Amino acid sequence: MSIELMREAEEFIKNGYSELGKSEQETANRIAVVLKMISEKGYYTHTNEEIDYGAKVAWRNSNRCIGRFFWQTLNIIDKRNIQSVEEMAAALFEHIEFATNGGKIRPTITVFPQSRSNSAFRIWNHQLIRYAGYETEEGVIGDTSSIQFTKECIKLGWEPKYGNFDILPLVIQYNQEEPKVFDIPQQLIAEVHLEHPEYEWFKELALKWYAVPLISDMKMEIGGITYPAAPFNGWYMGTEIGARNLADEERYDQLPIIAEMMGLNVKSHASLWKDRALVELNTAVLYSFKNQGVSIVDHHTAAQQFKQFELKEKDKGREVTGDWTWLIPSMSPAATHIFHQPYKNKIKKPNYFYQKKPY
Ligand code: HEM
Ligand SMILES: N/C(=N/c1cccc(CO[C@@H]2CCNC2)c1)c1cccs1
Repeated sequence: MSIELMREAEEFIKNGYSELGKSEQETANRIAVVLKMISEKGYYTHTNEEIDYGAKVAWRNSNRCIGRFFWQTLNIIDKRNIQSVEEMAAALFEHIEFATNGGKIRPTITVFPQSRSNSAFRIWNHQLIRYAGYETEEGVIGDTSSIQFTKECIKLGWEPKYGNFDILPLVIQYNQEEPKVFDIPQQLIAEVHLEHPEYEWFKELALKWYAVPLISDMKMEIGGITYPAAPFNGWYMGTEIGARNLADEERYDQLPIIAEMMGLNVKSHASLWKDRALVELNTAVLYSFKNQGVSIVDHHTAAQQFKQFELKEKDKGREVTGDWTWLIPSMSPAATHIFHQPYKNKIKKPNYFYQKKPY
């Protein structure tokens, strides 16, 4: 309903132009142009500056993100002019290469065309780079989180390899057309092989993880306009890989084997064998990423950076909102300040949101 769009647009321009230090006159002029366009066409187009500011503030408003200290350093790649899924695939390869940057990861977002009443581009992947998951009679292979999407890829003609670390293809759809499948050139994929600073046997586990976490299934909302394809990346916090992806029983379930190799008493919970195995797996993750020159942050440093973010926001007169249940790290949460203070989970816009799955 364009009344709602007009309200959101006016609020975004007012807040944004004032934060950007623009004059009342320039703000009023822009609002008039935007409202006129909405009344004539039912939508409006953001300027480059509005997109840049909107994407950064959407990150600043992401209540579940512990990494928000760096919100102003977001790199924006404007691909609102692409016209085919093939162009989109090429742009996604560019994003992966630019963001990876030889390991010195650059937080980046690529903005694809805004949704219109009759058209939208969608990326089916949850993350651009992710491992396949397979359910077989003998049990699960690979990343169980990917089982459903892997099935879709196979339905669309992708050749399964039934390995534990098979990189999935890109699946891109225009409107209701048949989605297209694109293999990512393997030279674009940076991965870190896991080793431990003391345990020589750790590398025998043949564990690895991809370098760049690149969320591609959320929509970005700015001033009432929706961008259904706006993939963004940061760098990993070590616990995401070491305390969840490789540790969860229903994911790669590595704690029992690590504890066995460490000679721990896995028969008694009270030996805290799971906790000891967790510490060493997370030590290996942080050590390997650093050793192989790939950006990563430990959860203590990340919490400290988040504290700086809180102080800076207060200094700017903005209240910091957050989702405590996600902000606390999945390992030693009470060893960070976050655990010991409350956060209001008030939803501010611009922001990133979940959207209906396209499959
Ligand atoms: C620069 C390094 C960054 C780090 C270390 C970081 C860290 C994290 C972590 C650990 C989570 C929780 C993920 C989970 O528990 O599964 C998270 C959530 C989130 N982050 Fe960040 N982040 C970073 C950059 C970014 C960027 C660049 C954006 C967007 C422009 C962003 C937007 C979000 C959003 C929207 C969520 C919530 C996702 C959901 O609700 O599923 N983050 N972040
Ligand atoms: N380090 C990161 N971690 C995540 C950030 C957002 C989402 C996720 C994955 O969320 C999944 C859905 C719920 N937990 C896993 C991971 C980043 C990804 C993109 C920019 S930073």
